[in-house]
Order: sequence, then structure tokens, then C-alpha cells
Amino acid sequence: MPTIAILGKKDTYSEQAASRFIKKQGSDFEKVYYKTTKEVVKSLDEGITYAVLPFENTLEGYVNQHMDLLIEQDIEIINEVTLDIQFNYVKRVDKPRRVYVQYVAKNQCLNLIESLNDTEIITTESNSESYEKMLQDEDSASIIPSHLTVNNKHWMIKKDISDTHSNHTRFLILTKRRDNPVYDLYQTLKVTLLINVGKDKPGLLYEILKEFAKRDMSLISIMSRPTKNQIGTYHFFIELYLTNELTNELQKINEIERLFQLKILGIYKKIEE
Ligand SMILES: O=C(O)C(=O)C[C@]1(C(=O)O)C=C[C@@H](O)C=C1
Repeated sequence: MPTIAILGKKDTYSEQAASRFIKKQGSDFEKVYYKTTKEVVKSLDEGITYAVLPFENTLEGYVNQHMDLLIEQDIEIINEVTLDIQFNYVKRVDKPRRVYVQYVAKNQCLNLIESLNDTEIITTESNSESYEKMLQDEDSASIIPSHLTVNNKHWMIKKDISDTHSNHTRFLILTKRRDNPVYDLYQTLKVTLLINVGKDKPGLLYEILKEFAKRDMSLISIMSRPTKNQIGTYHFFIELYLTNELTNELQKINEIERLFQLKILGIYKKIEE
């Protein structure tokens, strides 16, 4: 049976994304839970078939830490799932001493967090961990997904506290890098590329972008992450849609691949609800 690595215990958003992916596959999967996103991605080296990685959020943008995992690990993106995200603020007491919140969730609820004077903010690895920590701590509160039910009628709940009501997170479904991937050419596909530019020189970024423009390829985004070797040196993530005739589009990517040190992290489609 295929296995899928998921962050946290049950009821994280990562688990919801996994469920949507599993439903689309229409077969049985064994879910395996990990405490951190790093462990989730690394599990692919230990024989787990798929891994779920939250990658981009409406408020937070691309998650830096998770981009680095895509650079470090030998993975391939095979699908993406976008979920509506909403948080509730749950207090066990009127003036809690501590608030537990997951590190990406925190930046989606800054308005509320800024209003919490004299309260210690403790970041966690997953939303399920925030919930569990609160259960163990009488003098606390937590920021947790609105789908998590709270069964104690004395606890106070403030609903929908994200900084925007239209909050979404995009999750990537990863697998171990395949040698000869086959793509379904009848889909509109998204592509995520990683470019190592090597030595910096004037116009370097322009030279890269020019190659996409010349081939009439419209980019969705370009993001950089430090190489961590030397200050001022970067990896570039480029995302784009392949909308025209797909064999031609793949040909264009192959051409660009010959010009730069480029790694195709994935050519994949979105799973609709
Ligand atoms: O803790 C969870 O529920 C997760 O799945 C992680 C995660 C993330 O890291 O982005 C997923 C969606 C939300 O953006 C907040 C947290």
C-alpha cells in the first residue's frame, strides 16, 4: 500500500491536503505522521511514497524554510492542493499566560497576536501540536484551525482571526525524484524550476528572464533563497504555467535547461475539489 507523510498528528491542514490527494487517487493509503516538515520531506529517503509540504500562503507568501527543503532534498513535485485556511483563537482562561501557535500560522494572525500584551507567544511545529500543548497547560490559549472542535464549554473561542478572510495555503505533493518522469500532456500544467546561477555579474537575472520572454513563456513568480555558502549568492525558484501545446512547451524548457544550471522540481497539475 502506498504511504504518505503528513505533518503533525491528525487534524492538521496538511492532513486535509493529503486526504484530498488520496481521494483523487481513489485507492488506499497509509498515513504516516511526523513532528516537523523537515522529517516529512526526509521520509521520502526512508521509503515513504509521498509527502505533503505546505508551500505558499496568501498572507505569508512562500515559506522560506520549506523552499530550502526542496533545494536540499532529491524530490519531485507531482501535484498541488490549495485549501481554505481559517483559524480560531481558543482561551482556557480569561487572561492566559501563554499562547501556542504554529510558526507559519503565526504570520497569518498578526493582528490578533499584536493585541496580546503580556502573553508569551510559543511557536510550535504544527497546528495539532498547538492544540495539544494547550490541552496540557491550564494557563494557556492556542491558535488552531477552525475545523478543530473544542469540547469544553468554559473555554472562550474567538472565530476567524486570520488577518484576511480569504486565506489560502498551497500544498505540494512530493515524491522521490523519478529518473524518467512521464507527464500527462492533456492537462494545463504548472512548472516549478530551480536555477543555480553561479557567479554573479551585471544583468544575470535579466539573461535568465530573457530566455523565458523570448519563448513567450509567462512566469507566475520568481523567488530567491540564499545558497548559504556566501552572502549575496542565491538559488532562484521560477514558477510558470504551460498553457500552449505542451510538447512544444516542454521543448522550450529543455532548451533553457541547456543554457543554465536548471533543475525541474516538478511539472504537475492542481487537484481541484
Ligand atoms: O500545522 C498544520 O496544520 C499544517 O498543515 C502546516 C501549515 C503550514 O505550515 O503552512 C499549513 C497551513 C497553514 O498555513 C498553517 C500551517
